[in-house]
Amino acid sequence: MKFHNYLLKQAEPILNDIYQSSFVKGIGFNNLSQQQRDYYVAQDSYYTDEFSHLFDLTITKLTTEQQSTQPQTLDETVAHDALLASPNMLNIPPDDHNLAYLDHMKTEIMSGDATNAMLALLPCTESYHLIGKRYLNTTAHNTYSPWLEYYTSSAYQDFTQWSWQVIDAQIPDWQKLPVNDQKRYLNTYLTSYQFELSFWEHAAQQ
Ligand SMILES: Cc1ncc(CN)c(N)n1
Repeated sequence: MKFHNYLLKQAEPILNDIYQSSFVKGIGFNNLSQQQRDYYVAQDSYYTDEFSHLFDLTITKLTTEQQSTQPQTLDETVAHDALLASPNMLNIPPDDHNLAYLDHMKTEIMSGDATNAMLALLPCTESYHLIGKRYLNTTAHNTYSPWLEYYTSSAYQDFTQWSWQVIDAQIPDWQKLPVNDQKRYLNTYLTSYQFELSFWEHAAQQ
């Protein structure tokens, strides 16, 4: 089993909660209010802007070969547009859970090694791809299909696969990691997953 598969197995309970969270099901089953979409798109527009800076920081920690194989960076505007937010979203400031998530990633990128940095970002990348695969084509005439299509597109899939490959290449023998390193990596990764779940739950509560 590769390192990313082992990690994903540890995240399975949180990922299942994400799949069952009412906003994610709302995307899959075409059932979201305007208020929920405005809130989510406002939060996520802020998040994705900040994420691209965090990704640039992480890239500097990778080898030149890893850097050179990095697929084109993604512009998630298409996914945001698919949720049809109203101009009211412009009045919604970034919420505390969002800022805390970004803060967690920044701390782990700055204070840890390249693997730790990649693991802080991985739940963001992989969970959206997995949500897309899970809910694509579950509902006929789904208004939000373009959102699901974006996160299952070959560009997004390439980006997810590249992240997995980098992590697996960095830690080819994860069973032999010192216990403290294993704990730190797992904690970094699962904390990001908890923040992903919280992001969805806050959007559903609007
Ligand atoms: C909070 C969050 N996590 C992940 C993604 C997908 N890159 C996103 N757009 N927003």
